[in-house]
Amino acid sequence: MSHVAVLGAGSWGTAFAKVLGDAGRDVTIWSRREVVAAGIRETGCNPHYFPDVRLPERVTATSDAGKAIAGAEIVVLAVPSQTLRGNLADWRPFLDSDATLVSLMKGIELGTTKRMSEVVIEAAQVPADRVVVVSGPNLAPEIARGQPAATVAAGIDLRRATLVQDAITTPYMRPYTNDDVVGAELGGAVKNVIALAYGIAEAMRLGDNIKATLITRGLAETARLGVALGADPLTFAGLSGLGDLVGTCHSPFSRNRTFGERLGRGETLEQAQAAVGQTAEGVKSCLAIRDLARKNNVEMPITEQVERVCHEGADPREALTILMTRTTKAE
Ligand SMILES: NC(=O)C1=CN([C@@H]2O[C@H](COP(=O)(O)OP(=O)(O)OC[C@H]3O[C@@H](n4cnc5c(N)ncnc54)[C@H](OP(=O)(O)O)[C@@H]3O)[C@@H](O)[C@H]2O)C=CC1
Ligand SMILES: O=C(CO)COP(=O)(O)O
Repeated sequence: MSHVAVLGAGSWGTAFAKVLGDAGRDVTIWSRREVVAAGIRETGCNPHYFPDVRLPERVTATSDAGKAIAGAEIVVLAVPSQTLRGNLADWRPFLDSDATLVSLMKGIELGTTKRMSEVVIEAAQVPADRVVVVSGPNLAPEIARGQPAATVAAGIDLRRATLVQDAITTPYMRPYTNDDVVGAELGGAVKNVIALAYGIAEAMRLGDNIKATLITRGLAETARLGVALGADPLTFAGLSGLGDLVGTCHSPFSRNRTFGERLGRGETLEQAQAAVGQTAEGVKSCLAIRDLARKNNVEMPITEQVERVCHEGADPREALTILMTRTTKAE
């Protein structure tokens, strides 16, 4: 069996490599920092993200992308959404003509408003059937510690989606296949924006009713956009929709929720960014999702207000008033 390359040695890339290793795959993680790659090789742990989690012996690391990718049957992409296009430009010369490309990112590209699989198809110059999206309620710190989880491997080529499903099936990870790539990606990207709103509400102690409302109406606006873009509405009731939205909003591990809590406590965007450190995709994606919604004449009131709080300096209390005093309507 040929090996798997995981490009990106952050929180999810590392946990995902562990799942692959536990499922019996030989894995090479690529890190942009040699110190991280060397740390993984020498200690068997990722010292910068999960110093207390031992990776399977089948997992190694390098800072040489060509070495990681060479001969890989599956190439997993685990970098921030906004750097992916540039990263792929560097990696394209190494990509095998038949490798399955797995996207772990949960974001929408700024400027182009493209989903991550669209960015992969364009930047890696591969046909759409080679891309599989993995998305679900998958908080990396839990998965790295072997706590049970389920996810979705979505691809238009069922053979490749099943290949990925098999490669990540372990006693603690149960993956399902799905052919709705658009739905899976939108569920993953928009839930980060709703988690920011949830975190703000949490910090402002607005109560459980409004948090439940943010989840429910957040899912409604996610599905509205998804259906406008061709997704199956039922996907939003699944793991990559409701599942991920609930998991992220409830989890203290969520970087997006934590970021929202900081904004809700009155921190500036820069202060929250410095404190959270890791990728909180919703902060940038809220801009791209708002633009995508406007382009498609889809109303996304929560996303609009999250964007105002994050990027226009709006007071969260004023954003709440705007949401609560919108014209009443049927559910
Ligand atoms: N963490 C989670 O629980 C989950 C995350 N995801 C998604 O996975 C994606 C990756 O997230 P995650 O691993 O958590 O993020 P992290 O912030 O933990 O890690 C990001 C990784 O990308 C690297 N990186 C940062 N900038 C660049 C760049 N310009 N070029 C190349 N590599 C870069 C980082 O390197 P360095 O360490 O050197 O900064 C690090 O290895 C996101 O889209 C996220 O939404 C999806 C499901 C679960
Ligand atoms: O996508 C995730 C869980 O499914 C991780 O969420 P955060 O990026 O908010 O930590």
